[in-house]
Amino acid sequence: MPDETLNRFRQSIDNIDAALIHMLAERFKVTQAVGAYKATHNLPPADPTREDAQIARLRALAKQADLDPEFSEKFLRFIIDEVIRHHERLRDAI
Ligand SMILES: O=C(O)C(=O)C[C@]1(C(=O)O)C=C[C@@H](O)C=C1
Repeated sequence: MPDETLNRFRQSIDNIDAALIHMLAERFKVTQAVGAYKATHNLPPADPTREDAQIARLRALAKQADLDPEFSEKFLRFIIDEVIRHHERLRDAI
């Protein structure tokens, strides 16, 4: 038997998941350009000072939005670690 309420929730979840994928795709497009820039200008793949600032900012935003700051930090850490791997690959390809 179709559950209309559950279906409506799930449609909304599907829209949000699609938005997340599109936002991540845009973010990785920009970070690929950053990685190419860093590789050609001899800049290190990782910038821990910048990361600390990003994490502090995101934790504050998460608190305001009633989202778990620990989860937010882990999520950003996961993305940044992948970006750094991409940067290293670009650097090593030169
Ligand atoms: O801002 C940079 O320098 C980047 O390379 C981007 C980025 C990020 O994904 O936000 C990734 C690696 C750095 O350690 C810091 C930030």
